Amino acid sequence: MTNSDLVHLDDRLRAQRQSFDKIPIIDIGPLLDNTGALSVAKEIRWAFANVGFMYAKNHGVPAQLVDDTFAQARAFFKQPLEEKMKLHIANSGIALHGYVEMFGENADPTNSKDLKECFDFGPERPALERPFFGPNQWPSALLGFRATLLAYHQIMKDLATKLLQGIALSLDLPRDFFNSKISDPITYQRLLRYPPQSGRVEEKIIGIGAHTDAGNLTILAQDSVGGLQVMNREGVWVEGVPIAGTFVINIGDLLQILTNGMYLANSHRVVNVSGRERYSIPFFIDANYDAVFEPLDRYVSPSNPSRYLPVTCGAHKLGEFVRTFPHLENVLRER
Ligand SMILES: O=C(O)CCC(=O)C(=O)O
Ligand SMILES: [Fe+2]
Repeated sequence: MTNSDLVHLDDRLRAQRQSFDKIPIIDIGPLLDNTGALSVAKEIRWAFANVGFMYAKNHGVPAQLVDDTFAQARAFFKQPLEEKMKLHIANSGIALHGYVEMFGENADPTNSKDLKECFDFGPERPALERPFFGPNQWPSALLGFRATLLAYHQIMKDLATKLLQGIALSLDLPRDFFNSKISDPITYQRLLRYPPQSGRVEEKIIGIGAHTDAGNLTILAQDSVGGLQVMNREGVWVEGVPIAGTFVINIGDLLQILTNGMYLANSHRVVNVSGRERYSIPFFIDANYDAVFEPLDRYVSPSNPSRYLPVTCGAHKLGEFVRTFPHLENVLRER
């Protein structure tokens, strides 16, 4: 988030936050089966107020589906560059679905170029409707690719909906608080491949530059390679080590805005010096395109004034994409 209209308090100046040296692991089973939703909500509250990240275990997503999705990602990226470029994201205009080559998106463009390639898609729409809502581009040669990815996307959407219920409870809001905001949400599914770096590795080229996620919630599956880093309150990068069978969950700018900064959309990046290729599969749930996010009254007081102007989900997300996707300037000019 770099909206110049917002207050830019360095979060490390906020004394009440606790620092961390590990990202908490939370068993979300009791939230999903409703045997202990409030105790899970309490753990979620600590995690998002202090770390902005958590691992979710006992999430109910079949390991086979996760494995199949990683296998499809490997098959996709193994194709020749010219095959992948046929599905380039620029073909989709403002739907922003397709292939992104190395350095084609840079999450922290003033400091780093991203040494990664991606494949991005969203909910299936027959025609272009508005930013993030339009047709996907599927590789015709890969058997089972579309079906596997759409199944994964749907299960992520269901899980995210339940996690947002837990987040509502964690904020003492009605469990269904987010429902009206996510009746037709922007969701974005990404496959990522990070080649290993060797020799002198400097910030100007890393896997993905330091950033916060723009939306509500991110659910990340990562392989066993490692390289994700999350900043703690002392400005130290803490590794989000791979933990088998878990997802890494983090909140994005919209939840930070809603809570007037009480919940933290934390800065993270990837540096892959493992000597191996790293694959990860983040799912992003934002909100309805026109849903407005601004600090809830309960988080605003004379001693804690509002730090954020109201934003719509779609405008905020598109703004972030314009900042990070160099090709998008041309797309928008041609509209
Ligand atoms: O690959 C990862 O572990 C993180 C990816 C990420 O931060 C993103 O796509 O926003
Ligand atoms: Fe991210």
